[in-house]
Amino acid sequence: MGKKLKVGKTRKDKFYHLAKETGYRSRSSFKLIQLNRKFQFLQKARALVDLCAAPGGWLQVASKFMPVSSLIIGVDLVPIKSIPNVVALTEDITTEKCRQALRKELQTWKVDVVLNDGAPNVGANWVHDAFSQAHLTLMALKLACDFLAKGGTFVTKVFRSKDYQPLLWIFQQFFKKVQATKPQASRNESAEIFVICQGYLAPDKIDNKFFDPKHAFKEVEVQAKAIKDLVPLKKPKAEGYTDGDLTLYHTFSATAFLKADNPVDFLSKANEINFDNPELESHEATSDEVIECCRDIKVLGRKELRDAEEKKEEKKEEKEKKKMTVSEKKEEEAELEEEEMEQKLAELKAEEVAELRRKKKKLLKERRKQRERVALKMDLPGVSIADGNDSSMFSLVTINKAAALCEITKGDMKLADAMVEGEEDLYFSDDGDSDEVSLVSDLDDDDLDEIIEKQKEMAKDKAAKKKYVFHSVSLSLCIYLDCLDQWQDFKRCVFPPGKRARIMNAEGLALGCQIATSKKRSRDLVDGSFHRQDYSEDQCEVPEWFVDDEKKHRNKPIPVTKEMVEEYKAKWKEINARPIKRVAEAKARKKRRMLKKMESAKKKAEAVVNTVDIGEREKMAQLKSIYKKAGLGKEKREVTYVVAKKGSGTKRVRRPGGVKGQFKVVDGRMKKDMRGMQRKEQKKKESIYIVCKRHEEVGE
Ligand SMILES: C[S@@+](CC[C@H](N)C(=O)[O-])C[C@H]1O[C@@H](n2cnc3c(N)ncnc32)[C@H](O)[C@@H]1O
Repeated sequence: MGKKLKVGKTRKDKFYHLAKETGYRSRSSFKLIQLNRKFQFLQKARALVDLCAAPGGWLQVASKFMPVSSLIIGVDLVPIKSIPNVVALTEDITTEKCRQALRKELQTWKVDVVLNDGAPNVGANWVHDAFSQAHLTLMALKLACDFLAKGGTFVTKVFRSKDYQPLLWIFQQFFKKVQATKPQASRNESAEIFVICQGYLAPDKIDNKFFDPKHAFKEVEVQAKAIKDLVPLKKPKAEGYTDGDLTLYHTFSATAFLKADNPVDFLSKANEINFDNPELESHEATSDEVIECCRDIKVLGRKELRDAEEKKEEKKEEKEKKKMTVSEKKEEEAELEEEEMEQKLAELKAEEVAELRRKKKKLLKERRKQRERVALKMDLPGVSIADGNDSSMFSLVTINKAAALCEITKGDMKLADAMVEGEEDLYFSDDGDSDEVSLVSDLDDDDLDEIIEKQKEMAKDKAAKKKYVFHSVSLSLCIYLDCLDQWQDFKRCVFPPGKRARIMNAEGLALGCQIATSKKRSRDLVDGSFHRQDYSEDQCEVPEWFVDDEKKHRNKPIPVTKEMVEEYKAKWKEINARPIKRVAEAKARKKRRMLKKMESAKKKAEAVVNTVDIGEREKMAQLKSIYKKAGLGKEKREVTYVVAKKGSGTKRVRRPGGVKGQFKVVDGRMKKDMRGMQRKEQKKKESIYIVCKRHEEVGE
């Protein structure tokens, strides 16, 4: 046979264990803790009497929650083990002796709280037990009325029996507020309930009949009848006790309750209601609270019933409200979405308008600028050559028709116009390398022939690509002059006949800069082109020697100072010293590759370090090889080469003086050969450099 499970009161529940753990003498302690949490009567109390206090759990709680140095007296039939700051009396609370003992302890003092957790020795039968308990409660009330100060609190346990309501009525005669409650720590199966009577009225005279059970309960019955009389409905049939039914504990079914004519009367007779119909139990109106109340109907007074009814109504209203709020919420969300959409649309519209305005402003600004340029004769009407972005038309590489180029250089402005307006396809390009933008306007016929020849050569040998760079100022000036003669003059002035074309040399740049930076200077330059040195070979039929001589000596000096030329030379040097785009790109690529390698080497190294299977030596070796592969190994040691002395043969050579670190003994002949080769290499480089320089000087 297995061990029988303990049920009901014999079961050791969580409060039992909690009391054991926290050191409270009884699980009842938690009932008082919970009651005090709800009604807060201990914190303000300075004196307290606990009736039926053994073993002293409530006294412990009182001592804990009441202010320090409060007066606490405990009374019980059985002795109470001493508790600090607590007076324990062993008395029967129903006796005069107990009253006197208390008087002795309290002297003239009145207490703020009287507690009663009295439970008579039960077991005879329910009726007897219920009566004893009611009697004990009445005695406790009598003591409370004796010792309570005005406004004091009386907390008592009551068993729900037929005397429960009469007791409540009596409490109400002495206290302002009477509330019944069942704390969580009180077992559901227990018929006990706690009544908290607050605001002791302290009447001058108290009729002792109130404390006489016979009178007290009779009085209440009379009172109850009087209340019933007030109900205008037909008088319920006096039922009395059912024959043979000696118990006071009645259990009814939920169906019987629902069928009852007067539910309130029905409830007053019931102690418990069982859910006989599962549908009823699972009905949405059957809340947990309803089920809990049905287990112990006596906990409910008329007030609770009314409250329950009201709660039900409230819940209904809440549900309806919720339903409303859900639909309202949906509507609100839809509205919000609409608003957001509208806002977004408005924002988009505003952005669009702003963009349009910006564009319009830019266009107007450009037009204004162009008008200004046209007014200053810097532009042709309708065409802006000052547009920095479109340099293609000034590019030699974009001109693909030599004839057109010749026409332009001869000053055919119609063609120039056409070129500008894009009517004629006057552009040609070499390899499409548009980075090197140049201008050809300032070339004479010979130069052009030469350039065309070169273009052909370049097409043949792409490796020998050369970059022709011209200054755009020249062509803009060409259009600006708008006069073939003046153009020819300027051309002769800048590039005297017989000389090779100057392709962006320092002189040309300095001159171009003069023209571009000052209107007056450019005007002066044009004016100055009408001079006595000006001549035309076509017009003058002169001997060849004369032309040659003229070419040599009849040159008008170019109005550019030596310093200016030097300055532009220096600038050119600086530009040439810069790494070209491709070199920079290659360097960046190399750097990226290195970083990538480093990253992967790092990962591999980490993996090696984290490996547990291999030893430190092996790890080091692997790490070395990883870093070596990544090109991150140790830098090569510098080795000094020492020439072996003649006749040293295979002898071990001693470290020569002044040589540090690693050194290597080499053959003298070999060293000489190496030096010779190096010299040869150097000479070759120098000769190439000189050739290049010469080419540069002649403007190739
Ligand atoms: C449930 S216990 C009280 C527990 C107590 N509140 C605590 O927390 O430890 C009920 C007590 O009432 C006491 N009692 C019953 N009849 C009494 C009486 N006539 N006078 C004094 N004490 C009585 C019992 O001796 C018993 O100790």
